[in-house]
Amino acid sequence: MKFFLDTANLEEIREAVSWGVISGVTTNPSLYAKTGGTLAGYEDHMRAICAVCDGLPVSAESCADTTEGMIEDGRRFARIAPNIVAKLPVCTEALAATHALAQEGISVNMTLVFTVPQALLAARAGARYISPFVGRFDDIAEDGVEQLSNVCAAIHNYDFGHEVEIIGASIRTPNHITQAALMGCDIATVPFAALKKAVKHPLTDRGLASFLEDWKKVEQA
Ligand SMILES: O=C[C@H](O)COP(=O)(O)O
Repeated sequence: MKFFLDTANLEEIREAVSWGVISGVTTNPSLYAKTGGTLAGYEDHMRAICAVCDGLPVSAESCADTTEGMIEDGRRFARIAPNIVAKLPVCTEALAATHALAQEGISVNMTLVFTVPQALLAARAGARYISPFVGRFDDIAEDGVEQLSNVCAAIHNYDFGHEVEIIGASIRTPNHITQAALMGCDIATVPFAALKKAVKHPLTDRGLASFLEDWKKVEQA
């Protein structure tokens, strides 16, 4: 399973990329708003992310509500950098936009996917990536991991005539990462804080502390 970083924060992206574990970045309007960025500065910000990511796929989300608007955003985003991916919310307008953009060679990440039919339709329309959300199911007391597993099973059953990868999104915990990997999800997009949590384990900390303590004895001997 590959890791994408789910953030628009350049410092977080620079740090995670330096760890050598990141295969892409996903952003959304909420994540961009958190950076304090402006509408006018959006394209420059995405250009900076693409530069840090040096060819890795970077998702930029359209806020258009018509097919034409989404196609126009997809084309505009594609001019920012060759590694940009147009992120579109699953709906009929976006299916049509995905179909058109895919024919132009522009990759689409279809987002806000919660069901198997939505995922199948996204793949049929030509989406390169499909993003089923996990944590938001958990938020409403449903099992997000089970829903992601259903999408993975259904999508991996078929050949859509183009490459399709499932991005487990709305990933919040190390257990979400574990479950996504065990079910064979292609990618998990993980916020920086959750990625840092995933590196840690109390037994690792305890083991390291005891190794360092014992090393002092070696130095003193
Ligand atoms: O845009 C996709 C994000 O992965 C959503 O994550 P969230 O549910 O934690 O906001």
